[in-house]
Amino acid sequence: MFSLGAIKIPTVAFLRKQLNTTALIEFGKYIQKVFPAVFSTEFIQHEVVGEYSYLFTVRGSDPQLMPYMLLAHMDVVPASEEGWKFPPFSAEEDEGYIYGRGTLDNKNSAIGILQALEFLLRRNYRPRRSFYIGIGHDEEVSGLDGGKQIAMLLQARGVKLSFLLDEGSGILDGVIEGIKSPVALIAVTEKGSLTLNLTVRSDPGHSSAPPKETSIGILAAAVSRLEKNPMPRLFGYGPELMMFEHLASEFAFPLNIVMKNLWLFSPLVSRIIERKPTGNSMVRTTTALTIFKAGIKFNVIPHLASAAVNFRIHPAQKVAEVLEIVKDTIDDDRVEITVTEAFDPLPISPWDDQALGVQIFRRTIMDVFPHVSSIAPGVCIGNTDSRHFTNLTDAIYRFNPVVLKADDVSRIHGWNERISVKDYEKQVEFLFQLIQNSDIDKLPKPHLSTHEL
Ligand SMILES: CCCCCCCC/C=C\CCCCCCCC(=O)N[C@@H](CC(C)C)C(=O)O
Ligand SMILES: [Zn+2]
Ligand SMILES: [Zn+2]
Repeated sequence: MFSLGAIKIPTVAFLRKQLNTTALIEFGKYIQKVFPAVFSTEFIQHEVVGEYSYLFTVRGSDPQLMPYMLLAHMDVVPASEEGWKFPPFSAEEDEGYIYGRGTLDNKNSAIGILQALEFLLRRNYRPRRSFYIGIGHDEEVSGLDGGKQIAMLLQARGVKLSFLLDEGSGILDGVIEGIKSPVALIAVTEKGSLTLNLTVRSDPGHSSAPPKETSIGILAAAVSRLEKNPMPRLFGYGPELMMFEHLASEFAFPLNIVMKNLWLFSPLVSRIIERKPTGNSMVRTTTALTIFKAGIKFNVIPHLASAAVNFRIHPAQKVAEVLEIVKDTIDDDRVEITVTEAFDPLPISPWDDQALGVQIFRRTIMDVFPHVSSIAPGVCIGNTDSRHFTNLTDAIYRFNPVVLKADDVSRIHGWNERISVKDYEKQVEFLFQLIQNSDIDKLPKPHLSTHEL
């Protein structure tokens, strides 16, 4: 059963230096109380990193086996009191669901991992393969003080990982149009990100005698041009090609033929997929206007107008290319463009018969979710703490073992975030199995089944 107390602790991250530190400390105390075996077992070391994050080192019995890592975070995005069926930190249960901020993102993983380990320890289990558990405290505001510090600590200790598993994708049931059965998407990369600040300055003055153009008008026109001119379609140039090829047999005729021949049909397919926001995020670098500020009084022409625009960069593009397109699209020297943050899409993790992590996930998914009809490589459309771990392994995977239905995706960071009791139990079962399945020292034989790889 989900430790409901974890959801009740409002570990909200507003900005990098604006965290609810009281709640973060309480969360640390809470996990010590509810997972006594994890905190007292002789072969498990726990450390607090960056003041609030946790790093667990679980020493396996066979030091020859290269360790792996499970990553999650305890912080959550803010939640308004309105719009929710139940208050976001009440952990209310209703018709088999637990409601609350963090139930999908990402206390389900943080608590789920520790719960699975606690169960194993109570059965006197000791793993053969060592592993690390990282529970970050600031993922929602960059991960620089939590996840990144854990990565740097491990790097300083010379640790190399055989694979790493974080949040960022899931088992999609009815999310991809045309696919009826649930499919597990394990993200092998995540999109890059670029945030720009746009500023326009013009002479202030009385609203009774306005100039032809004001800072607000100039800026509004610039951001509107960005919105009306989406970034180029790149569908088929990144790992989403692999994803749809793997999923081809899930589509009914004639779409299955279309998906098997994306070299020919990708222009057509991308025009269909891009109609929905999640589909559009697979097709191109997305453009999101997120902040717009100007003016202080109805009869004062403001001197300054500013806006923030956030781009999520398609795996086949780089920051520099996006920036060039933005400048060409705005095409107005009065708009000052400054980069607030930028990073390229993450490297693509291996997806082949030699990829230990993939084989272990595949086997565990088939054990725990037998109704899943395909397992395919995907792309994480947001960013995760795992991006700070690229110096420790090239095998980074993003997959939350939870079934997401069409309306669940918008609950993440939205209203009425919830997880069913059954789905949470499945998540713990997955992690319980995964830890044991990771003890193999060589790859399992290819499985004869209809599951895709
Ligand atoms: C053809 C359609 C495929 C659609 C796939 C959609 C799958 C959606 C499934 C899960 C959504 C996962 C959301 C990704 C996690 C993002 C976590 C997050 O919000 N991170 C922040 C980090 C930032 C550095 C503060 C972010 O803004 O990305
Ligand atoms: Zn998250
Ligand atoms: Zn999040």
